[in-house]
Amino acid sequence: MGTTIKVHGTPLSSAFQRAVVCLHEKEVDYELVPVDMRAGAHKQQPFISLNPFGQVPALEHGDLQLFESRAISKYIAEEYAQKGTQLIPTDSKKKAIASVWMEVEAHQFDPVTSKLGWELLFKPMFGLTTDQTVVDEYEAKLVKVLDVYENRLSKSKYLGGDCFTLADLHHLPNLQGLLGTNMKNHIESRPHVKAWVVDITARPAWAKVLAMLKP
Ligand SMILES: N[C@@H](CCC(=O)N[C@@H](CS)C(=O)NCC(=O)O)C(=O)O
Repeated sequence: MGTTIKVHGTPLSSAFQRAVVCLHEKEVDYELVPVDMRAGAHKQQPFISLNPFGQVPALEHGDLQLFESRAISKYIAEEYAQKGTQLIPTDSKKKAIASVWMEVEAHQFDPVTSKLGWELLFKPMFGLTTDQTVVDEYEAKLVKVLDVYENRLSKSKYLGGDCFTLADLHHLPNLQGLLGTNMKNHIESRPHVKAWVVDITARPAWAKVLAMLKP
């Protein structure tokens, strides 16, 4: 029996979901340590000892403390390489291609979809007004990103290659968010993007994360 992994955060957080879906894919047990973000617990001790930037999630595994959801998922995928779904290719060239698409997610997809999620999902949830100018600007950026994805996915079943990898997994939270907005039209009008989204959002590991959001 190894030391239990602790994940600090809240299931409403997309970055928390990214870390936790990885644990489910690897079939690794963990303990959820709730962080009351409404009360500002993420900006105070003890949480800021785990992440000085005051953002969830953070992970503890024995002496190891991590933050940044993508660094957490990479650690889990490597630490538990022999368990559950293989999420990082072993061949160095295949691994490099998967890395490219992990970077694309972090630097092209996430900034655009996080902004749209804030305007279209979170602002209404918090009683704030959506800024349509921002939505229009970021919708145009989303269209450009999804055109690149449509081209990539017409040649490759998954972004990183023939198999599901972290490159796909990292997209799950923000893709799910887009599906809850009118931006879903941009997914549904692109057949390869649509098939990829249907496939990866149907994974049992993702269903377990969505179940955490049910009251
Ligand atoms: N790049 C970070 C982003 C983490 C992040 O933005 N977390 C949000 C919740 S999804 C948060 O804690 N927001 C509170 C804040 O920034 O003050 C990661 O992937 O872990």
